[in-house]
Amino acid sequence: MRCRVQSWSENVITVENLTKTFPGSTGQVRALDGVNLDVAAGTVLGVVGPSGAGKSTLARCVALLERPDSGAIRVDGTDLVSLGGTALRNARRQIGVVPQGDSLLRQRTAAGNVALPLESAGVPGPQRRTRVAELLDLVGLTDKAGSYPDQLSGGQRQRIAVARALAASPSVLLADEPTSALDPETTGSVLTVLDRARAELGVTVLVVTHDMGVVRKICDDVAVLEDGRVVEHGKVLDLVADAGSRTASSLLPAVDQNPAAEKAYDRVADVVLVGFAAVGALLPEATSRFGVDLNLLGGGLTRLGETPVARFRVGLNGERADSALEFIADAGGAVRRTLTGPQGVAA
Ligand SMILES: Nc1ncnc2c1ncn2[C@@H]1O[C@H](COP(=O)(O)OP(=O)(O)OP(=O)(O)O)[C@@H](O)[C@H]1O
Repeated sequence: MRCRVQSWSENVITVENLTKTFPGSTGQVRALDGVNLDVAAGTVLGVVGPSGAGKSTLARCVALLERPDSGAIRVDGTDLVSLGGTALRNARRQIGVVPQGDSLLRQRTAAGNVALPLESAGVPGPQRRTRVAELLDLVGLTDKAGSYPDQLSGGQRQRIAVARALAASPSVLLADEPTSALDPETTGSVLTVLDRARAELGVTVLVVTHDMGVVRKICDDVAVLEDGRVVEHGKVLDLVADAGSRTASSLLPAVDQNPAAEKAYDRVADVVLVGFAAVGALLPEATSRFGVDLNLLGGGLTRLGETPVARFRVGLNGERADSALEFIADAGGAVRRTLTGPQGVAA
């Protein structure tokens, strides 16, 4: 399991009924349309959805870089929308932002970029240097302190942008498409840094992405936006157990249809198993306990973060096939029958 630094129940970010419209060429564009969202302390939330769904607008509203038309955005319990002046500036320090695209100052070194928010906050030189060194260590770029952005790779620049966003010790980190335009290996190094920020600093992370691979690797929770609305929101490991969810269809191994093979079985079901114990032991145990013949007809194994997850299409023969499926469901597997066979097993 991933390290949770703070309590699960405490929500660091609460978004209530958020709406935001922009003037468009053919009328008002409703970028956010009654968005509600909770982000628990010390977790990583992935905000996903098609282009134009409102992901960046949501992130920008949470950082109050954009003012919503209505609704509340509570960060650590304070409604940012109601604040102004000094109170808003102070509240904003709780939110570190990794903007979309290349955001480093070209004329400053990596260390100089990381130091910027500390200079703005008036942190004295010696403390600033200590903090910058800590952050460069966190993102694995101590040896690049004196390099200029043009001397760094795209992934290294993004890691410096993350270090800069963390400089003022925020409780929330917002990252807008931090891995777009990066190759898979470089993407991995940026995601590792976001994961370390959560695990080692206890920061709550909201990451906007079009890449479900980001959700697969580091997100505890996911919110799917479409046309400015949240159409799916929850823990990734809960949503994958729901066969009808978008998250399951994006993250689980596909199951090929093979009606000819399935005809040979009394029962056919799709089974989702989450965690080492379930993936390793549940199907063999069901087989031996109920004396059924159980075969894997499709699907496969994957990993979500550190957790192994399987989706298999299984075929069962035997008098107690239904009991075996019930046993798997009772033990925590998500079971969805796809066919009731004609071979005389009671439904
Ligand atoms: N400053 C703006 N002025 C006018 N319209 C805007 C502005 N910002 C966003 N929009 C519109 O609001 C809608 C949501 O945009 P947003 O950038 O939040 O979506 P997104 O999901 O982040 O898309 P992408 O994945 O392409 O970045 C889109 O129709 C967009 O054109």
